[in-house]
Amino acid sequence: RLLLRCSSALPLPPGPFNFPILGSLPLIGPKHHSGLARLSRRFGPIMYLKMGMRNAIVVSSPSAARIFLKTLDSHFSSRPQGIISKALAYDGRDMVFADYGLNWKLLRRISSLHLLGPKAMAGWADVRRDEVSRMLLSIRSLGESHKAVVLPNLLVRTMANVIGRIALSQRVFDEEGKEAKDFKEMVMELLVGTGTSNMGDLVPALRWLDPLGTRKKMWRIHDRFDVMLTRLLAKHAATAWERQGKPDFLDLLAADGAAGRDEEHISEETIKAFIADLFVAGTDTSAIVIEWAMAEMLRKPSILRRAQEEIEGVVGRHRLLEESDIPNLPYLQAICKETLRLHPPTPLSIPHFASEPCEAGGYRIPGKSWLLVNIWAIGRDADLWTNPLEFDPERFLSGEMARVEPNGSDFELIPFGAGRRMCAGKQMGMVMMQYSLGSLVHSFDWSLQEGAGEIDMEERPGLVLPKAVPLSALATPRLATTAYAAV
Ligand code: HEM
Repeated sequence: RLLLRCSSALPLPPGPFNFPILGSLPLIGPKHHSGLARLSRRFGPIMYLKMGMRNAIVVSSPSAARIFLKTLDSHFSSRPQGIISKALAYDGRDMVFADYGLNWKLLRRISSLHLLGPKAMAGWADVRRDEVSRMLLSIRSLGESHKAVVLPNLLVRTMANVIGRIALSQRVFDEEGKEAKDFKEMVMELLVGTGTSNMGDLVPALRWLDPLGTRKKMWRIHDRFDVMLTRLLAKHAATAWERQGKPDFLDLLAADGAAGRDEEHISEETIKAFIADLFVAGTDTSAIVIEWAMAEMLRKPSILRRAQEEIEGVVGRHRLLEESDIPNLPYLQAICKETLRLHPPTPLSIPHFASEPCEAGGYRIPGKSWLLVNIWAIGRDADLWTNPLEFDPERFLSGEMARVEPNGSDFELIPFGAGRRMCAGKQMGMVMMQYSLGSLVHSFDWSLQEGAGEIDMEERPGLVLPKAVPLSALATPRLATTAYAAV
């Protein structure tokens, strides 16, 4: 209570010059995560600036992140409303972009119970095994015909099929992959054009003028998504009899919603919004981080070899990796943490919002402020990390940082955020990352195509941060043939 009392005598946090209308945007540049990291080195870990005409607090150190995501967590638990919550999330009826309130609490509770919590996750292990095995078979047949594997496309297909099967008992994409590629492009367009870069959200006067066509584009994507979701839901309803006695998540969500109190009623739009959330929040994030890990290892083959040796020591060459092997693979776990440190898929997290003013860290925080947590900057801070730009999994095996876990309590590494809005799919993201990456590394030798040159490590900025150039590589099977056939 004391903390929330806000004295107007307190100063605003330090920050750069704000131009009329555009605020600090011209100083930040097009890559918001790195532009803001540069400014915070000058102005400090709690920074105030205007993104367009919006108040923004940018947080760039573990102790500052702790203040906002732990001490003041309940105060900053909403989301700013903008085109993405309108177009994608059916006007904030989903979980990711919803204001903090009853609908959000209900979705969070039900999804933890039936879909994303540890017990629910254990129940879907066979689905993950089947989809990862199918991915490995696709890669093996590409390898046999000496064709390069475009990793992000395959990974997105795998993630989307896992989510499709556990949420609505449907494989969303077939092995041909054409639809998966279109879907990936749709999700990418959505995530790259939003976040902190949509001018209509930052400068309200531009919303109707829509100078970059973002608004129109978002609604076009909404329509395409809606067609896909309507088709999936219709098929789900038509096959209800097949699931008698073995309900999937959507059956349980509908049942819980129907049994809820009046104010907890789950509408069809909420269902669509939440299924869209799962596909958008759950497919690209996991795929991006695995692609970055593979890119880093292809640049440093000694790390790839050491990971292969570790897995081979536990699994051998006569069977595929299982999720249950992961606790015995500390080097693989360290590679995953190191990738999340250097390449967090959502570099500025997802913006939080506080409508009321408050006091934080000795500063006055104005009302209606966006909160941006620069996860990317914290992961690359030279005061925290030795040789921060070097990909070195070893740092998580011995030394001071070996204790750090990405679970929301060690603020040096918060790729999933922290506090009550922390990633609802953290466990699934972690498991899919460790299991898929471990399987790729164990099952194949990887090399670049002849004449490919250096791997381009450029980032493509947006709400998520994928590789600008999709990673394409040659895979040579390294396990006994029967291991793949045992799918
Ligand atoms: C490596 C993979 C992933 C990473 C790094 C990641 C990261 C994040 C981050 C940073 C947030 C925002 C936290 C905040 O606002 O403080 C978030 C939110 C969310 N994520 Fe993830 N995520 C991943 C995978 C997944 C998966 C697999 C799912 C589900 C299938 C998922 C579902 C969600 C949802 C529903 C939210 C919104 C939570 C809320 O607003 O209450 N994520 N994620």
